[in-house]
Amino acid sequence: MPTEWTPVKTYSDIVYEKCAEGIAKITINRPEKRNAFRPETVAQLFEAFCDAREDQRVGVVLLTGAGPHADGKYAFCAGGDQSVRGSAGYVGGDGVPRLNVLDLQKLIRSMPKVVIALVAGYAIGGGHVLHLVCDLTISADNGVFGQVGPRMGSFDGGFGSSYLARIVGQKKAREIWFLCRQYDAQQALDMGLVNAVVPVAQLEEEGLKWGREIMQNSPLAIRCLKSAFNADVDGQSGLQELAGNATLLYYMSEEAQEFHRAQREKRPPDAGQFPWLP
Ligand SMILES: CC(C)(COP(=O)(O)OP(=O)(O)OC[C@H]1O[C@@H](n2cnc3c(N)ncnc32)[C@H](O)[C@@H]1OP(=O)(O)O)[C@@H](O)C(=O)NCCC(=O)NCCSC(=O)CCC(=O)c1ccccc1C(=O)O
Repeated sequence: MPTEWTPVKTYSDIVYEKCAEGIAKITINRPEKRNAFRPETVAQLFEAFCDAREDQRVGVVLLTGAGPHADGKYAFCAGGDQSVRGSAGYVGGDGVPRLNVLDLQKLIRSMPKVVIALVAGYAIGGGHVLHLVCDLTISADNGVFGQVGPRMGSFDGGFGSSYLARIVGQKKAREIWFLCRQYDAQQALDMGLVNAVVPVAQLEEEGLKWGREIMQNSPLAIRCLKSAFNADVDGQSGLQELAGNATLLYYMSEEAQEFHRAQREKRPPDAGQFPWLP
């Protein structure tokens, strides 16, 4: 039975849907621009990801690009829309220049849900960084990966370079940025940049299969694991995420609830009932 997707809200630049199995799907919908993002695209992606983060039924988010375009080509995302790039960032309909994709990268990395990039065709420039910051990437056999900044006047010195180096190693990351080559899906798999490669017609089904498997597992365990993986590379903000989960688990304990109740009831807490575990 094909999965039934229910639209959440209508947007100009993205399609946002959910299915009954706790999986959300966010599709960048600008195929005529190889799904390049403008400020409005990023704002809409941010809103959809926030909704998925808040929805307690959702455990997995699939991020993908609409396609193929009329010319038959596929794209996950070709990065920032160069036709609206001004001297201080990408200029939206409101005339304000922004680099708001950085907020989106942080949200994808920190939200306590599993984000899976489904890449068909080009994942280039800022579009490559978008798949990179997702927890997992499944590529179609036509996936094309690469950075272009030094060829066209841009660079991502944040997750786009340092996190890339954590994933593929320093030498390979420098090669990717300094030479601006394109890599096919098999090369991406070989360097650990993607988790799996499947025929393009099976991309969504494979993403759903992985999503369904994840949905069988413990939400709290996966939440803590995601923040632990981030803590290893994200410095103090990574520790903040991990520690936030420790606080969440503590709040959920009988012990924290007794101490909270005691404060509210203006009485001493019954500390004796709680063990000092070894
Ligand atoms: C992706 C390509 C390799 C595909 O090539 P091809 O299949 O031959 O297609 P084309 O004929 O080139 O393109 C078809 C059509 O799409 C338009 N298009 C493609 N990409 C873009 C784009 N990025 N912006 C705008 N338009 C795009 C193209 O113009 C064609 O339209 P026509 O009307 O027919 O002309 C190839 O398309 C390609 O190389 N694209 C450009 C890739 C690129 O330069 N991307 C931007 C890199 S910089 C970036 O992503 C910003 C990073 C970022 O956001 C950031 C990071 C860190 C800190 C700050 C920031 C920040 O916010 O700036």
